[in-house]
Amino acid sequence: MTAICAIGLMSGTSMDGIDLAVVASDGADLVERGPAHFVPYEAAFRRRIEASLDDAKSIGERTERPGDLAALEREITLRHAAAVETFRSGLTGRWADVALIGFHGQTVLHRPERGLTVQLGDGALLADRTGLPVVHDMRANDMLHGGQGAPLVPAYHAALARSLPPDLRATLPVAFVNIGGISNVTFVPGEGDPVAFDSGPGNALIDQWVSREGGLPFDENGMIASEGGVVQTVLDAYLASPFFSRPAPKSLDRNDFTLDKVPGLELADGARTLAAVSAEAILRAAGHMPAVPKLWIVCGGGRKNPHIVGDLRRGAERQGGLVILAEDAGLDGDAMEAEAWAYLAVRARRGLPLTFPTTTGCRLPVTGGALSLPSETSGPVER
Ligand SMILES: Nc1ncnc2c1ncn2[C@@H]1O[C@H](COP(=O)(O)OP(=O)(O)OP(=O)(O)O)[C@@H](O)[C@H]1O
Ligand SMILES: CC(=O)N[C@H]1[C@@H]2OC[C@@H](O2)[C@@H](O)[C@@H]1O[C@H](C)C(=O)O
Repeated sequence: MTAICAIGLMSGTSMDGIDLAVVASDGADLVERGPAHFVPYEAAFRRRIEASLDDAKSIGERTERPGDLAALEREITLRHAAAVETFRSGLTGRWADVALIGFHGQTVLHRPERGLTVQLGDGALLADRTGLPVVHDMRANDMLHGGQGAPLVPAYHAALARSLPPDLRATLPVAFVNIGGISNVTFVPGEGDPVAFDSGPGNALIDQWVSREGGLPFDENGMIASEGGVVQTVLDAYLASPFFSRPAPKSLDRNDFTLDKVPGLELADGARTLAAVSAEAILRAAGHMPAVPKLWIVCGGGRKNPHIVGDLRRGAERQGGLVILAEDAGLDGDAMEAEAWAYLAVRARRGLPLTFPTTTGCRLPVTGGALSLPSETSGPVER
């Protein structure tokens, strides 16, 4: 099979902006990673998305768009189209030969127990604006087949693991951990399908805490937490959630964990304690894997918080594991999810499975995604 050059687009649960990356892949083991780019959302737009989560709570059918959601979906899509145009204009050589887009959209509701997951993103509009075929809505078919609809990145983690440098490949099984708004883990065994699930809150609670108490978007490099200490009773209260003892498959909505357990803490103690919650949640995940991982590869924005990574490192060492950052494995910890959506789009076009019983609980390995082609009269259009 020949490689297809695809752009992946991710606007994650942190709601901090749009990650873009270009990947050339055959949808199987061939993965060549190209340039990446990030377009941040300004604070007011992030607040608008956050507010829309309340509108989304009343959704019964996944096509409903109450309140601000219809207007927001169009705006998010147009921002993605503009981001693609900017990104493409800087691509050269083989990377300029983009033939496909993988579009995640913005999750505003995720209720796997009701078979409901909603990502704002108009694939047809994006195809028209960019002039490229767009694969979108990649979670729905998994749910139709009994899956959680998340996480979807494990197929890509497995492909990356197969192409790790020989010294790291020798340490299989490895675990990838993505510390985004929510954290998810993928256990890649030497043989067979990956095992994956959401592991708990990542940065979302920290972001909400420092925003509410300190007016800041996030705890940059853990500087606020550096002034504080872990409040054990609060850490224990979070870890008492039945979510952590529940076996996989499992996935989370951004609002499943809230700030309800940190009342009255100092700003710094709250930030430090929530970093510990994030790390401990990941360590608890090891108990639901087929074996304790020898190597953890950390990606996502949370790897820039030294308290999360430090706690994780110390805990993993106690379990006999080693923690490295994606960059230590020659990977890009910021672009990985966007790369994954490019890879998954190629897999979808090839009819290959996006998810497996061991990653989402679907009844059988299933492909997914809807394909939108640009209409004949359209092409790249100015905003
Ligand atoms: N320098 C930094 N120091 C500390 N935290 C950071 C830093 N940079 C980013 N972050 C955190 O990472 C978050 C963004 O992470 P990321 O882009 O991986 O999340 P996401 O893709 O939106 O989420 P998800 O994976 O849940 O969909 C920010 O909201 C912030 O909390
Ligand atoms: C429903 C949804 O958007 N879930 C996200 C979220 O953010 C992290 C975690 O929860 C993961 O399950 C998923 O994203 C990643 C990229 C995934 O599907 O693999």
